[in-house]
Amino acid sequence: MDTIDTIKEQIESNPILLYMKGSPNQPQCGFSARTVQALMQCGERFAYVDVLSNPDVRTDLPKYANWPTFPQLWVGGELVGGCDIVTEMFESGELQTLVKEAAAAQTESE
Ligand SMILES: N[C@@H](CCC(=O)N[C@@H](CS)C(=O)NCC(=O)O)C(=O)O
Ligand code: FES
Repeated sequence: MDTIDTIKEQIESNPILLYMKGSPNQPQCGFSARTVQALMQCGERFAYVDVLSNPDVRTDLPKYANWPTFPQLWVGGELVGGCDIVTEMFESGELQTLVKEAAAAQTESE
């Protein structure tokens, strides 16, 4: 499977998905750390891909997403944004709503 197919599958099969540097417990960059903090505070399960251990994804996702940097939060198959956007949405309360709706939609479809 080529990398773009892998990326598509990851995005389609995980309603809340964070592409980040490092892991939620050991982020390897401040931008990823801040983003994962906000996401964890929403209290829902989420998937993640460490782009440092997946260099092909690190190379190809920015082209596919038309978004140059990491982290990238994807919810419901759509790119939400990076650290700045996620932080703003967390502070306004929008992130919690978005993430909870995505998690609820997932539970219904199971
Ligand atoms: N303003 C960005 C900051 C993220 C950023 O600048 N990421 C850089 C450094 S970690 C990046 O991903 N560069 C491309 C790369 O490392 O592959 C955001 O809101 O997410
Ligand atoms: S790894 Fe250097 S700024 Fe993210």
